[in-house]
Amino acid sequence: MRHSFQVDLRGVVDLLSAHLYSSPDVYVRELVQNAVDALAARGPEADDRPVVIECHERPGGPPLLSVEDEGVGLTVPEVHELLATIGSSSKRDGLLGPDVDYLGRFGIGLLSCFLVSDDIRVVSRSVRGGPGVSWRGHSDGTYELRELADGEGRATPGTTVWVTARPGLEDRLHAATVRQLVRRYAGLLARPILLRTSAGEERLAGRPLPWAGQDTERLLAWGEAELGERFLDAVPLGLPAAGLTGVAFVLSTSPSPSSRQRHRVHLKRMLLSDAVDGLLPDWAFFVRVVVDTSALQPLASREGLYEDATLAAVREGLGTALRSWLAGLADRDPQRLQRLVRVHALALKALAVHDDELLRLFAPWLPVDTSLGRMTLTEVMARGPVRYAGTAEDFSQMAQVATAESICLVNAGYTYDEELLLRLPDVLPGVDVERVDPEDLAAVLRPVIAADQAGAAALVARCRTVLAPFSCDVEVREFSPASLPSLYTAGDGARFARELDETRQVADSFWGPMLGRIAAAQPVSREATLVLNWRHPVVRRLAGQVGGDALRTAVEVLYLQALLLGRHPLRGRETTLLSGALGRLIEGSLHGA
Ligand SMILES: Nc1ncnc2c1ncn2[C@@H]1O[C@H](COP(=O)(O)OP(=O)(O)OP(=O)(O)O)[C@@H](O)[C@H]1O
Repeated sequence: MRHSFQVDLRGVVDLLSAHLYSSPDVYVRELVQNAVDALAARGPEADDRPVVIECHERPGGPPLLSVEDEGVGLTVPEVHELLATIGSSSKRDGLLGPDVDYLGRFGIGLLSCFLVSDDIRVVSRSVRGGPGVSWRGHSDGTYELRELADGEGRATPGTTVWVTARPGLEDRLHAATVRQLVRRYAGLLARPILLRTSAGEERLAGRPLPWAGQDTERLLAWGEAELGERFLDAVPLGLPAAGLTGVAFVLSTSPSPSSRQRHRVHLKRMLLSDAVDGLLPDWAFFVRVVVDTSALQPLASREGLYEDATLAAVREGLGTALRSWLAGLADRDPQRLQRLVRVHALALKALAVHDDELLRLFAPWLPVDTSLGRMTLTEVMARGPVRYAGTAEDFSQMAQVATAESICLVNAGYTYDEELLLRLPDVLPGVDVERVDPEDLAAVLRPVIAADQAGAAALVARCRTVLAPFSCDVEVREFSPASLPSLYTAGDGARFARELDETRQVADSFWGPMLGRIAAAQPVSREATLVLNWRHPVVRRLAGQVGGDALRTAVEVLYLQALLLGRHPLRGRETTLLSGALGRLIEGSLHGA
């Protein structure tokens, strides 16, 4: 024998209230939705009929709310089948009227009334004839159904739903709350809603979409009033294939790229949620949208969107729309674009990395850090080839000299900067981009003049002996500032060797031997160089008649000073060197005193 599942209504209501809906307030949405669907099913004759909501505040009794429509209504068998069966919906099966675009489909919406009430009454008369019907459902899972006698209940087709507030939740049914909830959930509906309270009758909804045909300033004012935030720009959106219209607001402050914007989505003009995630591509984290669409499917909770191919297509369509708006802005309103680039540089860089067209458009405005201060790429390109340091450490090593030499060096140590710079020649023909490493910097420093070369070469030879134990080469060049006597440059290999050395000195017995083996496997690196500045008087003096001990002390101090200026931590051997050299310096000065 076959049996049917039995459903414990109390359990279902608990499930809805605890897990499906985030708030009991959704009952207003579900009731309005059912009324609108019933009116839609009735066809053109009901086009101008409103939904009527009435708040009945009864002294001494719990507040009562009624929602009334002149829609298709229900017959007695339909009430048995639809109202008394959880999950049964006339809209999904086309029973209520085929070819109508309904808001509901799951057959559970009415149950949400049990979130605020223990007692729901539905009085209906079907447009298809037959007697009127009264159905009374209780939150314990029981219901009563009664055929109405002639003259009882509604005289004309339609439905009225009565909801009595549950003790403790009276405020959810008070006029002020109901007004606010109707505005929130159903404020954009094309069909008017009449709200009757003890204060009188008020017409809500029934207007064109607030963003239709508005200029930017009005959209911005509306966005500020609705979302409580002043935006940088407002972009009208339209995807006819998805029945989507709306507006994208550009945030006036930069959000974290990992943060997700929460979008306000209306489905067929009824609010789905104002915290919908995943409607835009990830890169569009700098906009917040308000849209209305007819093509997307809600989750059963109606608080999120069902992830399907349509949603993926909408996401892509909105991404394309935003991109082409950005592209158009460059021509239309460069000043606005500049403001936008300033606030959202990181997002735009993330975009431009994968998009040649955007890179071509934005490159001129993209801001970068350089040795001469913050500049746009246009300013950098105007100075000749674009030279950049690939890491923040390289930049900090070279910035001092680059600044003094008026070399514009870009710090590409930030996310996306190097990738963008390397792609510049692809989109802007004629632009040269070159990475500069600290060791290359030595090459762009000027060689000493011919007359001084012999003296400089002799000094180099003597200094190399002093610094040989530190795997550091020596060169003599001329560079600015003249007050900087020496410069330590090191490529990646030399830097790695330094770090390894340093770690070995602090590593315990477990790691020590392993680090030793790694060090042994590294070829001896000569990438590190101490560049002495021929313009500095001390360096010149060292090239003269200087005794071996004095020269050693001076070169050691110059080496240590260059390391510290380049922010390289001193290794164990260098710390010993520091105390030794300082000690000798002090002794020497006391001796002379
Ligand atoms: N005001 C109304 N007039 C006519 N029929 C109604 C009305 N309210 C509810 N019904 C009928 O009761 C059924 C169940 O309603 P319910 O709100 O539970 O689900 P639904 O609207 O079909 O789907 P959803 O769960 O997505 O809202 C509806 O499909 C509809 O046939």
